[in-house]
Amino acid sequence: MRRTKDWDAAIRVIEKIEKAGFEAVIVGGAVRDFLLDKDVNDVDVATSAMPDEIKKIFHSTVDVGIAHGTVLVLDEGQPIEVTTYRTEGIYVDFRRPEQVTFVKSLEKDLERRDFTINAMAMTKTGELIDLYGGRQDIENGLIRAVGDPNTRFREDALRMLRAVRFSAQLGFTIEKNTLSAIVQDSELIEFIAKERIHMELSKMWTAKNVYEGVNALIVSNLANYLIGDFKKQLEDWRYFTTSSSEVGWAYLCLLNRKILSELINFYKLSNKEKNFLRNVLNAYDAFLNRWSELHYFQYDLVTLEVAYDFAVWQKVKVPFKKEHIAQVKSNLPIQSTSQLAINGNHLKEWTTKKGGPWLKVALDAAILAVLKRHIKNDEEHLKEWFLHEFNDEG
Ligand SMILES: Nc1ccn([C@@H]2O[C@H](COP(=O)(O)OP(=O)(O)OP(=O)(O)O)[C@@H](O)[C@H]2O)c(=O)n1
Repeated sequence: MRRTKDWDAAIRVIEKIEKAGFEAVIVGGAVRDFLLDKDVNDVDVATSAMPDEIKKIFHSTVDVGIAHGTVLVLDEGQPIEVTTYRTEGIYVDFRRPEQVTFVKSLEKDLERRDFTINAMAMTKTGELIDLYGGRQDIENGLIRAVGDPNTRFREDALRMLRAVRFSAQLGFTIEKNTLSAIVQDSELIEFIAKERIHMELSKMWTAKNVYEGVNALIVSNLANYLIGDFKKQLEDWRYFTTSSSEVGWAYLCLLNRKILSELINFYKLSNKEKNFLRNVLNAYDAFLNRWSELHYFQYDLVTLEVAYDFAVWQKVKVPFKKEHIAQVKSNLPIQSTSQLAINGNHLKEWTTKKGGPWLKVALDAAILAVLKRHIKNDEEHLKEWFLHEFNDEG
């Protein structure tokens, strides 16, 4: 691992806490990612100090989750979350528990964590504290619950989906007993807030092995309590990779078009995700009838490429290679409305007509004429064209 700014800031935070007479270590995902030789960006610190004590040690802190023992320390340049050793509060229903119990030892804190790979700690000198065989499980590519899996999932049922997500991100297998416990407890996922489910699946879409995740949803029985047919075109997910979770949501929706509004509501898709989805759907439908210059102009490259890729999934005969899309798009005479040599003010100057909806109609017509290379994109030619086409009309 290259030493990241976050890691260095966490070490400085630990030094200060230790100087004040308390214990502090790096915990959770940061240690896992360190052992996986990944860059670590979110470095969490666990400590024996109580939140009040942390606030005395550092000048600049934010109470981000004081009831859960978490204080955000800002002193060291990078914000670092510092959490007092604690046990897990139980997610009884959709809400996070209001209170958790603070404990004295790191051992107890690690014991309540979800998976062995996430239940390790590291001291500031790099000594690994690994009480549950996390390092071995990383070597063997296994996601294994700490202690009794059912207990872990009943503390927080989202962990079942986290297991699925980690299997997609890391390409790891969910260990046998852990998987059986998920199958047994799968229905508990219904008690989890949809926003949390949304976050996990969003992480799954951008994972390296999306297929592993989708398959794990099926074998773990979790898919039965979610919306969407995850078995549909299961094998095709093997070739799916994206750096944007919106693309994953768009695929799930495209595969389940008959229940589109149910999906959107269930997973609480954001406006941005919905817009992207709507564009992909329209671009895909348009693709089936051949894209015109206007489509290449109207949709951004990602939208067009996703629509194209999905057409390939649907075994639609594609008349050109994917690279062609970027070529056509970059060769368009204009890339955006702002590049048109004229705007509404020009049109108003050239006519005695008052402003109104006709302005947009005329500008759209001008864009189309320029895109189709019927007119040059300069003021003179556009004026001539406009006076000929529009000025006489009512
Ligand atoms: N439902 C959860 C969520 C988190 N954790 C513990 O809290 C740590 C930090 O959680 P979080 O930041 O949500 O996830 P990471 O494991 O760091 O992974 P990522 O950053 O990839 O989400 C985890 O490593 C794990 O030890 C847990 O036990 N149960």
